[in-house]
Amino acid sequence: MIYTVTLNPSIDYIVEVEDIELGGLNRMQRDLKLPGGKGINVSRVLNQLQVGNTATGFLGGFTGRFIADWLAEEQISSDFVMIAKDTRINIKLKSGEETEINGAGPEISAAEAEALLQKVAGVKPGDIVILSGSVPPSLRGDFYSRLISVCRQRGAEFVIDTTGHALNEALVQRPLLVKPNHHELAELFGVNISTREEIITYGRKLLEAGAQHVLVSMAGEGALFISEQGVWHASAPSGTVKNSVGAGDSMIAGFIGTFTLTGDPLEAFQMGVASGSATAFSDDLATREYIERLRPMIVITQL
Ligand SMILES: Nc1ncnc2c1ncn2[C@@H]1O[C@H](COP(=O)(O)OP(=O)(O)O)[C@@H](O)[C@H]1O
Ligand SMILES: O=P(O)(O)OC[C@H]1O[C@](O)(COP(=O)(O)O)[C@@H](O)[C@@H]1O
Repeated sequence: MIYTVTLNPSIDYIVEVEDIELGGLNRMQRDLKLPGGKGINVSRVLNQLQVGNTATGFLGGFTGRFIADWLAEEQISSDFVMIAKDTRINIKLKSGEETEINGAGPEISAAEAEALLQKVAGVKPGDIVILSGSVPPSLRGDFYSRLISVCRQRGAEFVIDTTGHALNEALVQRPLLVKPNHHELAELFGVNISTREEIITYGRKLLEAGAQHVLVSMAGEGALFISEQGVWHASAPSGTVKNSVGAGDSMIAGFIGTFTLTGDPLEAFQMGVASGSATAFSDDLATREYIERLRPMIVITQL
């Protein structure tokens, strides 16, 4: 079974304003409310790919109910800890370019945190737990570490998509996959990265630190896949970007969904890039049909 864990879900409120005027009254041309949070996005794309999975994490209040209802409507299995406070709302402002304003996240009580650890302790050998996104500030800094230790003790694999210290700490526990984008990779090592060679150098460091597979996404420039077997580049197809929110999460879903079915990392890589791009070219997340249409356009080259 695949589980996704979203510690900090969100309603993604996507707002389009032509030529925003800061300090003035602006009117929206279009707006859209979508369930968000990285693990929830992964679950929704896995579901499109007909890969069974259960979404867990924390949900609360009217915003939490919106997300729970949406997942139920899409027939995605979910098993969240219901919390007292409201799940956050993240604003994705489109006015020429995309500006994101993400909430910090609600307070999680010690009992609520404990309840999630208990749920995750139910995983079994062979399960894959995908841990994605930010950690609400009220949770202890080592919360991901604790979840990962529980997964490892139970014989489950894990994937982690987060940044900074939590990602660094996770590497020694041998994640099946990590997927920073090239900006996050540079930030992680406190360097400026401007060439593909530099991305490969720092991507390899993640492998040396313990990751089993490394994907570095580069938006319209495609992605790099780095494993013990070598380094590959995948092109991204060209198209009109409608909403790149969730492109990285879609890539993780495409990769893991295919890898668990076929065990072939390059096929998984191709599917990951197709899923990311299909999301970037859609208002909501990618559909299976769109992913399948883009898949043959992704050219993979060994470097
Ligand atoms: N402008 C784009 N054109 C084509 N594909 C894109 C574009 N933006 C994102 N993608 C696809 O989605 C993947 C992940 O996007 P990226 O923006 O790098 O991740 P994240 O959302 O984590 O920042 C890319 O590797 C690519 O396949
Ligand atoms: O937990 P964080 O880091 O605040 O990110 C949450 C945001 O990331 C998203 O999951 C999108 O992530 P990606 O664009 O990296 O795939 C949004 O749905 C959500 O608003």
